[in-house]
Amino acid sequence: MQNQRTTTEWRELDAAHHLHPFTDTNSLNEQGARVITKADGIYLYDSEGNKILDGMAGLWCVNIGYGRKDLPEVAKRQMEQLAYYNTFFKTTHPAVVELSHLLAEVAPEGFKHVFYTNSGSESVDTMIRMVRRYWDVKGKKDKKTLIGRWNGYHGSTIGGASLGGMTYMHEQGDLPIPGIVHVEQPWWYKHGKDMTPEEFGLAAAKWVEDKILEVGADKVAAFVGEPIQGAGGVIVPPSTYWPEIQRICQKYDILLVADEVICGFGRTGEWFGQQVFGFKPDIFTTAKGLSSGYQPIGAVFVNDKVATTLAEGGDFNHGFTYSGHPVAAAVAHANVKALRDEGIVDRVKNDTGPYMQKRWREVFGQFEHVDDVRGVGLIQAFTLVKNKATRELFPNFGEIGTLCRDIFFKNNLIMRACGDHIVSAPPLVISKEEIDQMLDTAAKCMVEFEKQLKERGLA
Ligand SMILES: Cc1ncc(COP(=O)(O)O)c(CNc2cccc(C(=O)O)c2)c1O
Repeated sequence: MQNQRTTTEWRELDAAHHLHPFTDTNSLNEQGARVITKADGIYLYDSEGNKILDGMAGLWCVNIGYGRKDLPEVAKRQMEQLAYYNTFFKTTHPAVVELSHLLAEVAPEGFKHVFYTNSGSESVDTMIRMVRRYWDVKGKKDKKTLIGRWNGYHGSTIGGASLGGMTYMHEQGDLPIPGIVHVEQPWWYKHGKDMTPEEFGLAAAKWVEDKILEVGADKVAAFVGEPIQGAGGVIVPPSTYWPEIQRICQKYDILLVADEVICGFGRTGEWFGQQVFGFKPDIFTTAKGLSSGYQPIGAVFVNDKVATTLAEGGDFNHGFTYSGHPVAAAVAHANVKALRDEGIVDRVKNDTGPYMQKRWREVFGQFEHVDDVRGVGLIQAFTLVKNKATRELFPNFGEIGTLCRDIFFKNNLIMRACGDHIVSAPPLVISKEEIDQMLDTAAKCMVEFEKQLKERGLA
């Protein structure tokens, strides 16, 4: 059991010993970390007894909701039975076999093989190595360049951070690594000018074709994208974008990779985001909803073409100590089985997802400085704008977003500011009544936000 300490004691020990991810340590330690002590359903509880509605499912990952009683039981039994063994040296174990079998059942048609990792970043780095190995085995050793998108997010390892298009990450670590290039993101609101979204989707896809021709198709290995860019601000591409990307990749014999770390396992109402947008990648990366965050685990799904080619190449010299970890695999199996057998994914598609999308547009569409209200399933966003009529954004993109997010936090509602995009991705078990509660609180926060904008002379 956790030691019982006061919030002050937790904070002091945390400040003395714990380096947080993506954090300005000195700034954090001036104010002290928020100490989350327990969680249930869609709610978090902190050490001060506050009840907080988690509109972000942790970090887009707690699809099944907090406080499940079955998953800890599964972990306990597995830990007692076989806490760990590796899957190197021609060994396997029942937990990873059962998970692999289940994943082949829920995956889109043509995906029967998975490779296991411990995170989304490791899934992305695994994919990079698979893609380059694929073309080596094919005898096309110059096809090594991967194309990503600016403001895309693919993790924080050297490969993932390079493939991602977050320039503030590239500056730390001299990234990107060689052989990774980027094209602009399919953000119609900013880049669409006078085009309709459908026209813009084709234009944005053409940026990929232009990049392929610039690099040389004989040197391009793959195009990689999130079906919906998550940490980049829930950029939902026009319907024409992904089918056109698929056509271009086929035309130039380039592998198509979907990064489904956020969009996977029911987030969009489909099992995977690729199914919303009607494209079939060759490889897709997952993590987050695979275990709903109850255990660290990721998985890379490869289609039959890629699986066969990798196998033809003999030893694939890549993997991790914990690839297919028994406890993580057992918990992921129970999680995915529950998402399917309890009808949670189906409910997102047919009930709570459409309800959220309707209410989200009703609530936020009414505010003067909110535009591009968007989303699908249970991933949604809007953009804070200076002038709707001209689609003018605020200067210093991100400052206004932080102001807005902090008002939500003060009201015990977690939403995420990605620049001046406000985004939300609650646990998939959120009920319609809880959606109403969440949006009622959010609406009050937005009234306060617009009041503060005026008081500060920002609008
Ligand atoms: C699409 C995508 N791909 C890869 C990763 C990396 O996963 P790991 O973190 O498990 O290595 C992600 C992760 N996405 C992520 C992770 C942490 C914070 C935030 C945020 O929005 O603030 C988003 C992601 O969203």
